Amino acid sequence: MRSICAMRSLLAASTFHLRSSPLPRSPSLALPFRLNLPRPSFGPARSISATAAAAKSRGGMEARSAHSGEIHVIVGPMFAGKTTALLRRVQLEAGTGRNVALIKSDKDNRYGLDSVVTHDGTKMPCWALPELSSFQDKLGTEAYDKVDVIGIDEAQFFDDLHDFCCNAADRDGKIVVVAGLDGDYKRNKFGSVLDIIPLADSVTKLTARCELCGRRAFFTLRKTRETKTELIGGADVYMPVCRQHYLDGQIVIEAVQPTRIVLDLERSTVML
Ligand SMILES: Nc1ncnc2c1ncn2[C@@H]1O[C@H](COP(=O)(O)OP(=O)(O)O)[C@@H](O)[C@H]1O
Ligand SMILES: Cc1cn([C@H]2C[C@H](O)[C@@H](COP(=O)(O)O)O2)c(=O)[nH]c1=O
Ligand SMILES: [Zn+2]
Repeated sequence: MRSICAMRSLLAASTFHLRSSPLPRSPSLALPFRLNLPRPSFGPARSISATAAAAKSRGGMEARSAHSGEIHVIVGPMFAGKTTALLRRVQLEAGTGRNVALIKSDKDNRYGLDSVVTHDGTKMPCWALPELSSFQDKLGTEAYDKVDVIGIDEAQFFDDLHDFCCNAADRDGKIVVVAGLDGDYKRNKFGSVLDIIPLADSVTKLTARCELCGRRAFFTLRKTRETKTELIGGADVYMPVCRQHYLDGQIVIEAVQPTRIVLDLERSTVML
């Protein structure tokens, strides 16, 4: 199998296909042939007849792909395990013989651009792109057609998320798994992530642990007074918090002038 390099190169470095390797083994490339196994379900699966009905409602056009596409959305605050869940799903799909490709926004340069990396260091090769519309061009049509599953991380940074997901699932029959922040540090909707909920087969909202009390964390607190919406960072800039500590944290941050603040809300102190 490894000797057939021509087929391998079609799918390039970040389009991979695994037999059955659990995390954190890194993915390898292999032949893009298809096993006719039932798709593992991430949530309620959409039936082919539902897709046909959707195609009809788009003006009687038939779906172009033989497959019914799917869209699965994973949201939650930072550190909730969104990337971990995305990588697991993609590996699961690859393990059943499907060709998978992983994309992240090139704005996320935290751990280099060649991989999607979780906060605890699990990584997989990816395409780092400025916009999703460049994916098909980058891959080439032949390789794109062979991809069964597209994973998208840091989805909040892609302005063309809605159109890409729509085309990939409805027109091209791809399984699209999307991970991203539903809300920004102000708890406003972030990018277009919420706009794809009406397109989705399943939506999973994950929670983290509040860094200050250990309860479930639904929100991401920014620890600095920087106000631009997009600010790349990790635990140095953000922390997952419960509702109470989100509200307490906002009060503390607004009351303090400097740009960098260390919060110690449990002891009601703020260190500058
Ligand atoms: N407050 C935290 N600070 C740093 N790392 C954390 C924190 N909470 C959880 N983690 C680690 O982050 C991992 C989840 O990382 P990841 O899947 O990249 O999350 P997400 O994509 O939702 O930000 C957890 O398994 C844990 O090891
Ligand atoms: C809340 C918030 C986050 N960001 C940035 C910070 C990180 O670079 C990513 C989120 O990464 P993760 O994989 O979910 O941990 O988004 C931002 O730009 N603005 C925000 O308000
Ligand atoms: Zn808390």
